[in-house]
Amino acid sequence: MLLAIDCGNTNTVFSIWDGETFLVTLRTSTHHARTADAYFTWYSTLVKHYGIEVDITDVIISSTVPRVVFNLRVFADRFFGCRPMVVGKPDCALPVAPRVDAGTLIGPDRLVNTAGAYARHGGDLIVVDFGTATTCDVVAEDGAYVGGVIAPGVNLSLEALHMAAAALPHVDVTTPPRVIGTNTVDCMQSGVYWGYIGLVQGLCDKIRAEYARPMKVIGTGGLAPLFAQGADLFDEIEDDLTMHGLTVIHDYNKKG
Ligand SMILES: Nc1ncnc2c1ncn2[C@@H]1O[C@H](COP(=O)(O)OP(=O)(O)OP(=O)(O)O)[C@@H](O)[C@H]1O
Ligand SMILES: CC(C)(CO)[C@@H](O)C(=O)NCCC(=O)O
Ligand SMILES: [K+]
Repeated sequence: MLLAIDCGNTNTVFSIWDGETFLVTLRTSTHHARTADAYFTWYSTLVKHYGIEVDITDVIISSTVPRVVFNLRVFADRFFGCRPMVVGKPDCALPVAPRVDAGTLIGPDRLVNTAGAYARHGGDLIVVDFGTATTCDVVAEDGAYVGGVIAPGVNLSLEALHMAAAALPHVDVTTPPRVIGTNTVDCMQSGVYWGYIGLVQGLCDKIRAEYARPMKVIGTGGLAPLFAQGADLFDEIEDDLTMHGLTVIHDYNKKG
């Protein structure tokens, strides 16, 4: 069975794939110093809690944080006796090669989203991922990643306001009651909520105009449903897109 690991700058997600469905999904915060033994203690406790008994034979890792890969490799080797596939490394091929400027190191999460979205929807897509950063990935007709957009993430923007302005509190992202806030918290939430809806809508319109072909927009990341409530941003929302992409890339490499 496959253990797929998606390590973002904020959160690390483990999911067990039995070939047809994800049996369980486990989430922890990302720490570069977490050891292989610490991963296993956390993993085995939760797997036991959920009553899951599986034999992990394969591990695939996508990590936007290069420093965590070492300990995750040790984890895979020590506890499952396997050499993990690491997206972005030369021994892990992509179904379709990206077309970007020479020397660009594209975030593995974006390559994985591209592979997952293409497998489900075919090409001519914009994938919008609300993670630590808010990214758009453009998937060409043939499934290649051909570029995109990196904007600050929603929570990062709220945190930046709080950090930089003495009078602004820490607030969570949510749908504000009105656009015109009548207190500080509502004003901040409005700025971020409606601001990001405008940002995503504006970017998608401009991408479509530049790309000059009809495109479908796929939303992913934990905050996609929240933003979808406020506007018609996405054709589809898929909370498991990155995980799905990991299974696609794993399959592709297994089949040679
Ligand atoms: N209604 C909500 N309000 C606030 N936060 C939310 C809400 N729904 C989901 N989230 C948060 O959104 C985040 C989405 O997780 P996701 O994996 O998409 O990105 P991330 O973990 O923040 O970023 P990265 O993948 O870059 O580490 C989670 O941290 C989750 O706590
Ligand atoms: C943009 C993020 C932080 C989004 O997770 C990640 O994909 C990343 O670190 N990318 C590297 C640069 C790039 O994708 O072009
Ligand atoms: K993510």
